Amino acid sequence: MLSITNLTHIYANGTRALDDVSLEIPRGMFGLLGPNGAGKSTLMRTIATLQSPSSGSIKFGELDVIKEPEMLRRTLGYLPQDFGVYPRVSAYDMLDHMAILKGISSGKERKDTVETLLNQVNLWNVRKKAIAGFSGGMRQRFGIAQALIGNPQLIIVDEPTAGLDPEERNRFLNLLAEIGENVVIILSTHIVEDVADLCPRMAVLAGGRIQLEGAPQDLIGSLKGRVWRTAIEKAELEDYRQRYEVISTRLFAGRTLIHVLSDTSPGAAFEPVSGNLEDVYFSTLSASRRVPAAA
Ligand SMILES: Nc1ncnc2c1ncn2[C@@H]1O[C@H](COP(=O)(O)OP(=O)(O)OP(=O)(O)O)[C@@H](O)[C@H]1O
Repeated sequence: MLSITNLTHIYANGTRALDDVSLEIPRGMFGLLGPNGAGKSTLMRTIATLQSPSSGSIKFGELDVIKEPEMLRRTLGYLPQDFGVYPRVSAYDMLDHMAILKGISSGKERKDTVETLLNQVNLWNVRKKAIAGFSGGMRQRFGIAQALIGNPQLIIVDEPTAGLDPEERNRFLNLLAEIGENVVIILSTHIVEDVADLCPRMAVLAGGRIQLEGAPQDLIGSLKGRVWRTAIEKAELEDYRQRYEVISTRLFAGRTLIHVLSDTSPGAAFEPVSGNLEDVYFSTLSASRRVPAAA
């Protein structure tokens, strides 16, 4: 179990990227959803001990993560948003090198580890090719392989499916789901379906604060009977926004489909729809925008 308590991070320029964040994250996949600038990467980097928070605490089991970062790193797998550079080294050699850095000094053990991981992420056939020439999906699978070196108990993946085609995305998410049963995996993303498909628990972060937390099914259940749909002209949208709590809009066959949150029917033109996680997410974001951020 990962326990985050009253975590705040203020950057040198005064940006309050995390504002009193508290979360209990159990074993399994945990989805952290939030829009751009919500503070997700700041939270992920802080848990991964790449930066220290301004205040607050993080515990992984009994381990005090902020006081003993090296201890956490031994049991951490981290897939950052972007590695930045992709070396012209083969996947095999790069993993072998990273395994040395992770402290696997025995050649035999390293060979076993690297071979098992390359098979697990389905890169065995291209193990001798340079990572620089890999597609986005292959790079992400390589990223997972390196994150899994040394059987980590805590795995952090930061926006892993952005830019993947649907097939690669599925393959990647299935891989995560397989490893996710016995360890803590935090999946940070702005893609709602990634969380809906995979995560038994989730939270929404916006403006540096946790806006909502729970099991996706329960959160969807809480919207029952409160989501309404109608089709309007694009030009009418502003007017509808003024009059109703519009939680999402989508173009459909030249019209604009809107979802509105309301305890009772907003009018004859509206039909009830069963809410989904996107409705949960967008209604949470629209509610968070109405609350002024802390100074
Ligand atoms: N090094 C930094 N110095 C100052 N401000 C920063 C720094 N890094 C991030 N921020 C700011 O902190 C806030 C949170 O950024 P963060 O990258 O954690 O969000 P995010 O949810 O990961 O967003 P994205 O999805 O765009 O990556 C933003 O307002 C961002 O501009």
